[in-house]
Parts: sequence; C-alpha cells; structure tokens
Amino acid sequence: MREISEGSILFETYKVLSFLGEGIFGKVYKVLVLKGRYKGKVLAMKIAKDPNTVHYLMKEAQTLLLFNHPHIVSLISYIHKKDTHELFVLYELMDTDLKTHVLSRGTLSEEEALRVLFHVSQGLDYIHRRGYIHGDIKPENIFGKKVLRDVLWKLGDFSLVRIRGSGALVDVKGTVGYIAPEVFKGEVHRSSDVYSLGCVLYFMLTGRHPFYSENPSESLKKNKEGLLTFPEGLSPQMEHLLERMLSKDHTRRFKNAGELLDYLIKNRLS
Ligand SMILES: Nc1ncnc2c1ncn2[C@@H]1O[C@H](COP(=O)(O)OP(=O)(O)OP(=O)(O)O)[C@@H](O)[C@H]1O
Repeated sequence: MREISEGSILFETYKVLSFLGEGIFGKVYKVLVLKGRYKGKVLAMKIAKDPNTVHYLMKEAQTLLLFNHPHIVSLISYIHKKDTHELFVLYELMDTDLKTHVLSRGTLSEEEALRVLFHVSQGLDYIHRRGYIHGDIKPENIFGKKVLRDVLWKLGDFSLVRIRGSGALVDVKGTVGYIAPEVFKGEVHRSSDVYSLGCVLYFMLTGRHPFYSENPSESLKKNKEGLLTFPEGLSPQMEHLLERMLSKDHTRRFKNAGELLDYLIKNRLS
C-alpha cells in the first residue's frame, strides 16, 4: 500500500497538492491532473483502502456517474486497483461545505438559507425523479462552489444512496439530528430526505440541528421521537415551511423534492 503525501504522483497522472480531510470512507486530497482530458484541472480525490468502505464508495461512484446536474457534486472518474483493494474516486473540487459556512457565520438570514435550500432542492429533485433516495442529507454533505461573487450549493456524498422501494432498512443509517423519525422504524421515503433537508434549514437559521442536546443519548431520543420546537422570531412563511418539512407524520410532508420546489416557487420563497 502506498504512502501518499504532498507532491506524490499517482498513476503518472495526478499530483497531490494537499490533504483536504478524512471521513469514514477514507482520505481526501486536492490533486492536479497532469495529462489527459482533464489536464491542468484541480480535483478532489477520495481514497478508500478498507474492503468494507471500498464497497460503499464503489456503490456511490457507480451511482454518481449516472448523475449530471449543476446542483450535484460531479464525479469525474474512479480507479479500482483490484490487486491492492484500493479505490480512487475523483470529484469536482468544492470550496466549502455548509457546516463550515454556517458555523463561521453563526447563523444565516432567512433569505440566504432559502437560497441554499432552493439550490439543494433542485439537486435532490433530480435524484428523486430518477427513483433514488439520498439517505444522508446533512450540512457536511452539502458543498459550495464559489462562482464570481456567488456560491453555488450542491448535494454531495451519495454513500448511503438507495433505490426507492428496495426494502426496509435493516439498520438505521444517517446522522443523528438529521434523521426522519420513520427511518428509525426501518421505513424510508423520498419525504425522509425532505425531513433531513428541513433539519438542515433549521440548522442554517439557528446554528444547531433541531434535536441538539449536550447529551448525545438525549439528542438521539429526541430525534427518534421527532420532538422539536421551532426557534423564536421566524417569519410566518418560514415557520409554515418548516412545519411542512418537519412534520413527524411523513404523509403530511412534501412528498418529494419536486413538491417542495413547487411550493417554494409558488410562494416566492426561491
Ligand atoms: N469534492 C470535494 N471537494 C473538496 N473537499 C471535499 C470534497 N469531498 C470531500 N471533501 C472534504 O474532505 C473531507 C472528508 O470528506 P468525506 O466526505 O470523506 O468525509 P465526511 O464529510 O467526514 O463524511 P463521511 O465520513 O460521513 O463520508 C471533508 O473535510 C470534506 O469537506
């Protein structure tokens, strides 16, 4: 297994510029493409070495290759080294993620939060229309790309993506604070993604997810029960929108991202 550091050249094509971070699926590096179709471009490369994580990341890579949308982080290509069981996945390079962006500001205004919501809903609508459920919508999985003086927000990290109707969940996956209550009972719908996105909207407005507690087991309990209170001082439109996204009963939520988008446009919230 190779050691990777700044300046390393991989497959005679990718020069490692810096380390970007590490998640459960492996390390992520900023790389410069030295030759081929993407010569001169700077990309993000995620490297998985553990057979279990390789399996998940491979599933993500194969699904993401089918997607092409301005509000979804693009996958450029992937390389699977069968002999060493390593997987190298190349994505478009993003400049920030929503968690970092919100925490650096404390909270976002309703206007800014709605702008992010509108961007991400478009990416989510694209995958919902194709029969997929994202399964892990949270601020760390929403990425921003600076375009002139603006930021374009995109949905990323499709490691828990699943096809609609592919059976009940055997174990609960996702991130406490952003999981729809029915998911804890093994039920997953497109509206479960809408719920998670509602938790993200709440986070943008308050700097905390709706089930925050200093005690992690209390957070989990509150999340399972869908027990939340709305922050003070919201506009009536924002309160109504949050109620529709964060209803404990999934049949009272927007059914999918398309319904949410229609609502945002009709009520001039986009
Ligand atoms: N396309 C990208 N462009 C820029 N940075 C990225 C990109 N993808 C991931 N990163 C960064 O790399 C780091 C690790 O990301 P990764 O998605 O592997 O883990 P994570 O966000 O901790 O989530 P998880 O472990 O749940 O997958 C994070 O700091 C993330 O912001």
